[in-house]
Amino acid sequence: MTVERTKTFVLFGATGDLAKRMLFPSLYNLSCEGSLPDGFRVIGSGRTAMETAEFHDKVIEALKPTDLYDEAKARKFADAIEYYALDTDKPEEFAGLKTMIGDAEKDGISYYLSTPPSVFAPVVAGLEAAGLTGPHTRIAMEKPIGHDLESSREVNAAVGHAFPEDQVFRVDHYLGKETVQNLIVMRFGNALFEPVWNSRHIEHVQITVAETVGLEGRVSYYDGVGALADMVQNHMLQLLALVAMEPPARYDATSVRDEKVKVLRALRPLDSSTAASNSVRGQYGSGAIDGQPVKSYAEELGKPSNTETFVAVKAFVDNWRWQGVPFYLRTGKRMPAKVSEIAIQFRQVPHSIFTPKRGSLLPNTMVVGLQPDESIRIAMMVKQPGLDRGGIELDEVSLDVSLAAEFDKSRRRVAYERLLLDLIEGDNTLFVRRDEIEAAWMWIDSIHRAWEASNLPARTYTSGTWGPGAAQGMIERDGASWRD
Ligand SMILES: NC(=O)C1=CN([C@@H]2O[C@H](COP(=O)(O)OP(=O)(O)OC[C@H]3O[C@@H](n4cnc5c(N)ncnc54)[C@H](OP(=O)(O)O)[C@@H]3O)[C@@H](O)[C@H]2O)C=CC1
Ligand SMILES: O=C1O[C@H](COP(=O)(O)O)[C@@H](O)[C@H](O)[C@H]1O
Repeated sequence: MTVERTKTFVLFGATGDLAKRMLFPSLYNLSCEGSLPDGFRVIGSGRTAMETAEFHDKVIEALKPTDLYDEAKARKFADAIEYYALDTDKPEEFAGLKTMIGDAEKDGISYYLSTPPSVFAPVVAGLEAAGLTGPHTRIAMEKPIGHDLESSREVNAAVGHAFPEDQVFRVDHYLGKETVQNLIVMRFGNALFEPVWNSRHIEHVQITVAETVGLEGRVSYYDGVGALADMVQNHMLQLLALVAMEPPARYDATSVRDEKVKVLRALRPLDSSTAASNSVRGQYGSGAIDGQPVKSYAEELGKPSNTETFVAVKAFVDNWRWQGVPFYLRTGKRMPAKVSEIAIQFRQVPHSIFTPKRGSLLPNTMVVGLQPDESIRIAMMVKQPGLDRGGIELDEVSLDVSLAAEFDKSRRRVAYERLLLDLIEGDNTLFVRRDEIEAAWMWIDSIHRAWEASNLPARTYTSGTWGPGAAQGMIERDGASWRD
């Protein structure tokens, strides 16, 4: 029988950016709340050789911005972390890691790969060769898993050689966000929405993930990858799958992921005849964000590039429920605001009985805000108060659920806290299964191929705007518009 809660946590990539910004702060928050198992042990591993004390100081620095920061608690947490320098180019170094780990496997080990993806397979091979894999171990991996279907299969096969699928936890941090989980509860915890959740009542769906940041020192990773692979392949397709999936029979890893993968497999591929009408690529030029001038992507990169920092795609899910309903996906860097939301645009009522004196009858919209506000808002029609002589006065008002206001939480939880705890506790419902990743890549590959075949350019957009004009054109041709 496998252990329920793993007591040892080994973080590869412990000297990296993600560990500093997200993983150590999240582990610290969990430890402050008493959520970690008794005797929980953290081993950090990076390639750089350094004294353990120096590593502890780095961890303390990483914890300072957290809401729960307390000098004594942070010191205690950091000082308990062991550090082991290991370079996967020197597989013999896994022997030292094994010595450090000792017989901890019997109480369960979670490995977390927060390294460049090229290091995933060598780490897994090193762990396997050192006898550090087994039924009480789990492995979590950051994105991206490969850069196309073929390479993702290679990574999955290498990992699968040492870890059966139920011990593999592919991270998509959007699934750790509160409102993303709330989407499941909203859809399947209320009787209200299911009857209208289909092409008969929904005209289109918009999913926007807009960022104000630019390259942020991730030049070597981002250039050549672009927004489609960086954001759509994972986060945005996971959101789409949650919106579009059929009701799972249970809230468990198999049922939920079985339904999501059906949606991903039903995505209609793009080809060279639809690439230009159903997708737009963009790259930010110079401009201003929050009143501050910012450089263009090419200036930040130091050379011209055809990589897209913005993408808009009109997607279709070819099944009975969603036939003919466009899912407009849009993501970009250097946009006017950091905002992620899903908007469900309902159809107009079949027949209007009103001849309004003022205002017009607008179709309902439901907006699920993921960030910065965690909210659910439904725009609906009401009558304006008054005697309404000469015709009724219509107005649109909003039914608002602000999760922050509703649940007076003293702090906003980092998405990684939830995911790390689920990994430690062995619940992979909020992690991505191998077939999901591969189905997503299959669709993304069709777009990359279509772009290549049709030579689709990355159109320049001014930083601080909502992307190239062509993205407006794409949706406006269908009689809709983006919610800016
Ligand atoms: N940073 C972010 O915001 C996000 C990152 N990710 C993903 O998370 C992962 C980590 O990203 P990030 O922290 O930014 O990357 P960094 O480049 O900042 O860190 C990489 C880490 O991997 C270690 N490493 C690199 N090569 C080797 C090797 N051959 N053997 C052993 N260790 C090695 C580095 O050690 P050392 O520094 O000591 O050389 C470092 O600890 C990537 O897969 C990335 O795509 C996903 C979403 C967001
Ligand atoms: O995975 C990634 O996500 C971030 C955006 O995450 P968010 O939680 O801040 O919305 C993005 O900046 C990065 O390019 C991408 O790799």
